[in-house]
Amino acid sequence: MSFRTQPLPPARLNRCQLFGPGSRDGLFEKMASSAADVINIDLEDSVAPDDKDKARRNTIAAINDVDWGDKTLSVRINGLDTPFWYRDVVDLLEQAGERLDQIMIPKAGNASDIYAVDALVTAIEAAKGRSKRINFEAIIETSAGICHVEEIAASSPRLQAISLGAADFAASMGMATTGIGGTQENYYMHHEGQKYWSDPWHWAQANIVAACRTHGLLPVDGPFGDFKDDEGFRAQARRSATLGMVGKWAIHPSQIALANEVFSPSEAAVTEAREILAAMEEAKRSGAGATVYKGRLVDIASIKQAEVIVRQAEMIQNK
Ligand SMILES: CC(=O)SCCNC(=O)CCNC(=O)[C@H](O)C(C)(C)COP(=O)(O)OP(=O)(O)OC[C@H]1O[C@@H](n2cnc3c(N)ncnc32)[C@H](O)[C@@H]1OP(=O)(O)O
Ligand SMILES: O=CC(=O)O
Ligand SMILES: [Mg+2]
Repeated sequence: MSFRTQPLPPARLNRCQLFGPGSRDGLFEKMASSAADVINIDLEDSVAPDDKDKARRNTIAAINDVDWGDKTLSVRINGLDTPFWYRDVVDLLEQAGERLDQIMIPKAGNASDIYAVDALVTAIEAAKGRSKRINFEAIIETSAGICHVEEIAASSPRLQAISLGAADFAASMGMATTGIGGTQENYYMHHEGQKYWSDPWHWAQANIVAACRTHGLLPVDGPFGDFKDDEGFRAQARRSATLGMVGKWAIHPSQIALANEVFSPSEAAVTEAREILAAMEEAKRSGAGATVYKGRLVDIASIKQAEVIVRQAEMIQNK
């Protein structure tokens, strides 16, 4: 065990991140009045190249004019491999007001990508006298990104969250699919005439969770493309939550309630977590480090597990 204690991630809800293209200004009020914890206005892949300038203008106007309530407000800029990203950063930082919370950096390939955006943002913040520091979130969605996920997670004090971008990730890895997240028909084991589907996103997710937890960031599951498939979304989200992710993107309003449901601990889970904490208090009073709760072992590690659930429940209660 390292002598360094594991840092806690930012204490804010991130159960659902709702995306909408910056070119569709008709969606902004609907996004603002949704039940998503985080709003991501997109300047990147949902915006056609000819619409980039318009999307940027719409986005700046929306940041300044729309009432975003208590949501975390984030804008996804274009990738560092495009001619658009620097203008996104300059215009956002020079023209958008203090309501902007976060910039999302797509296709992060290494720590230098984050450093480059950090340098530009830092210079503009100082030049313009912006009083609120802009935070970052990054997307791991390339082979380089997953190879360097730990250095990316450690790259900047601005960084708060990392998402897995299943669509670009699949493309970059050369995966034989056009699906965005979820079960992949051909990713199965075969035993005695039966197919057993496996999860091709699991290892990338687990790497992201480990890097995020090491550096005190929020690990988030990205898009699930088939927005008519509620059960598919639920299954993907439940696997992500079980692995340690705190939330998931919604690319359609129909996915918001599903994400909120999966990433909010149930009443039964919260009750059980509180009972485990009480059982461990009792054990400590009698000098024991372990005890039995409902027929199973609980010990000092169980306190930390239960605290994860109680902390999430308290954030939801205090929202
Ligand atoms: C791989 C990636 O990078 S994913 C991230 C980038 N992608 C995105 O941002 C895409 C976000 N989603 C969208 O653009 C749209 O939801 C689409 C294109 C998928 C579907 O759009 P539509 O055909 O308009 O959807 P649909 O007709 O089902 O919409 C139903 C209602 O929800 C609204 N709506 C649709 N998308 C959104 C959204 N993202 N946020 C808020 N409201 C929305 C529609 O305006 C419509 O409202 P109404 O009932 O008042 O008329
Ligand atoms: O940006 C998201 C993705 O899945 O690609
Ligand atoms: Mg992408």
